[in-house]
Amino acid sequence: MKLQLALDLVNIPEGIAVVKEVEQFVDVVEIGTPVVINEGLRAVKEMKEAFPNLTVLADLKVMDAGGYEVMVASQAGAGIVTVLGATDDATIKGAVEEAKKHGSEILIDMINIKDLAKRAQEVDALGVDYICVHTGYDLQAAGETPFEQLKTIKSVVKNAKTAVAGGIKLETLPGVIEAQPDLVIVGGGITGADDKKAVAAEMQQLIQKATV
Ligand SMILES: O=C([C@H](O)CO)[C@H](O)[C@H](O)COP(=O)(O)O
Repeated sequence: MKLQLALDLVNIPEGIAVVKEVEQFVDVVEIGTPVVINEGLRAVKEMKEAFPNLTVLADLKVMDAGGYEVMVASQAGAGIVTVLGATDDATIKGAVEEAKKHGSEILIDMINIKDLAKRAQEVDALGVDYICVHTGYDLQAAGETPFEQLKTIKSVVKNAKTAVAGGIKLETLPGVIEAQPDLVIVGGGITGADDKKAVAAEMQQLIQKATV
């Protein structure tokens, strides 16, 4: 099980400063969608240059032109690129094919998918690397969580690794870990903490305990 730090509400220097604090406790650094909107793929490139040993995920939430968008993100240094599960299979297939050429991986974000079990099985058959349940900011604000959805995909996904995102905090992490996802994605639960290093360290420790 790996820990991904999601950077959403920062610029590039702020993001690099946060990662410097917690780098020994995280496996993947996500350049969040808002950062890509503000800074472009330069953010992916600069993060990878600053931390060559960390995997950088570009949260592009690709909806079309899968091959092209995965190509440019991979060239910028992304080891993982996100594609929306809500898009058509052709886009996902193009993304998977292009990622293979670059040695990068595709994470399918299942945000706002209504028939989660059915779509998870469909995208699992397309050779994607990760299937991720995700409660976005707007539904988090309405009190929703991704925890039940994680159990759903764990019961149907046979090939891909599973991931979970959406408002995970230190207090809720043990419950998430119980469901044994392959990747736990945490944004505000670390970036919003007064002592980011201590929280990331404790999260990594909980994950290590559950992984061994
Ligand atoms: O993907 C995300 C969101 O849609 C903004 O781009 C976040 O990175 C993801 O939700 C993790 O962040 P937290 O919910 O703050 O843990």
